[in-house]
Amino acid sequence: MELELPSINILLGLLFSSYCIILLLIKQWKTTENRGKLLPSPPKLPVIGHLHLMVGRLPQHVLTRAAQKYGPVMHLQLGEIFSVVVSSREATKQVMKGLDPACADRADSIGTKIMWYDNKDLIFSPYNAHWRQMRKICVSELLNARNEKSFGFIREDEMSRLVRFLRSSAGQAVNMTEKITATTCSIICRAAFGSVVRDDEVLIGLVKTASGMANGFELADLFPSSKLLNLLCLNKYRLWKMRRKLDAILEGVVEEHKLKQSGEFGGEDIVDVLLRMQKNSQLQFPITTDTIKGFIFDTFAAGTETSSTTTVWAMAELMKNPRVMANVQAEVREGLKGKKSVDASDVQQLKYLKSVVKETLRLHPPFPLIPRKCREDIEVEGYSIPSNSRIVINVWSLGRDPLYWEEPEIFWPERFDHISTDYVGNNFEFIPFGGGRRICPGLNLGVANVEVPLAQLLYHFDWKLGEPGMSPVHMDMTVAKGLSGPRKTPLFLVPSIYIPTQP
Ligand code: HEM
Repeated sequence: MELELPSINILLGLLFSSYCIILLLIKQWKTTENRGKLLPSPPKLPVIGHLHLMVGRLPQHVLTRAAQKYGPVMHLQLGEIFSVVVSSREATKQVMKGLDPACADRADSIGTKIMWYDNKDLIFSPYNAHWRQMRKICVSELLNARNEKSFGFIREDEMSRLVRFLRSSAGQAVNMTEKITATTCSIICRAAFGSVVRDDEVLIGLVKTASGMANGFELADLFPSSKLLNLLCLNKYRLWKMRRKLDAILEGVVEEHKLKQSGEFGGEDIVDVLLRMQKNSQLQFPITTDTIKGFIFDTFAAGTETSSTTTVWAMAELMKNPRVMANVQAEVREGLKGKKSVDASDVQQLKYLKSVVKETLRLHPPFPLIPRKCREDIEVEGYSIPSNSRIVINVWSLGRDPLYWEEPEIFWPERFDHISTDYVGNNFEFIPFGGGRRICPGLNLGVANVEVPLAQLLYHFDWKLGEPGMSPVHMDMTVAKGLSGPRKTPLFLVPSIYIPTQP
């Protein structure tokens, strides 16, 4: 019997498909053989994956609860994005130490690309030669010992302004969230721009909105292959509007600095340094004006919300825990007695105050989730993770895990008396400043901007809650949405002036 032409085509088609299927099966078999354990994961929905789990709740809470069920290395499919959430000390150590630099990339987003000048800044730069150059400039030229000293003078000046204001407001309820944020903002502005910028409130607003929109949860971020969603992403247009506003402010700052160096106390401010570096022809990558603007926005974004949120949380926890408040005030008042001014070196011997700040950062890390991306296939705790996966390190749950902390929900600074935990990223259950190559370069400045203002607030004033009749146990400690985990409600407190007893 002769086969007709269509039958031959069908037969050939069948043979070809079988060949392809066999090839695919062999490939899959080989990959599974080379792969480690399969990543655990909650049940997911078609197309959106696990996105529904994140709706309306704080991501750090959702991820902590899921990790309790599915383990400390867990896969989440966020739209098209393959993500892995890491929540144990051992897994974090692997990601930040053993697998550094494979995990030193940042996950970018439409928000970071627009607001941080195509990721030409430092925070969102991919891990590459440009990042290395920027990081070197940041550590050796911007946040060096000389500049930290001049930042100290600025801090002292701004704090005496705040203390004067609080003295004049004694007996009245003051919105401490607002006051502490404004003071930290002025310190950072003067350090970065040489003066308090006229538009600092606009800048604070832009940082808040931009960081909220830069978390990679825009539809265009979650479904990058969809041109339609990219086009329909209305927030993209909102972001561009914000970028134009930001650009106008930063352009003004850069132009002013081109005309006149404006660092205070004999130093250069951060813009002066970057403009000087721009003239350096030896650099591998010329510094463009966009790089300068991106870095200024980094400094403002990373330096203000983080320290002010921590100081506000510290004051709130102290109000809620009168025993700790009494202890820390006794130490501060003894240690700073007779001092005309207070700076970072003065608070070094205040061990209990330092533990109060650590305990605050354990419970309220300003970056509850650290976003990274792996640039190659990696294995964490025996699980295979494909390259380009988004890695989310859950700092919040590490700080509250009963495996590492006794009574983790209790604000108990004494826990740091007997353990040598510090900030430099070697204790992977406590990483408020991150770890590995991308650890926060502003660590010293950030800690000083919390410890010194806190010491002064505790030295000069006694404090009562702003709402008459409210008891500390009933204080609202709810966390608001936002990158730095701020308090949901502003902290209103009533200062009364402390007059030191004469020796
Ligand atoms: C309480 C204060 C602060 C906290 C808790 C904090 C925390 C962090 C964290 C968790 C990271 C990510 C680290 C990682 O990926 O492992 C980071 C990065 C960064 N921080 Fe901070 N920070 C603070 C203050 C500051 C200050 C004052 C500055 C500078 C003025 C600063 C500048 C930066 C920069 C530029 C990066 C990006 C570094 C890179 O990707 O290479 N931070 N910070």
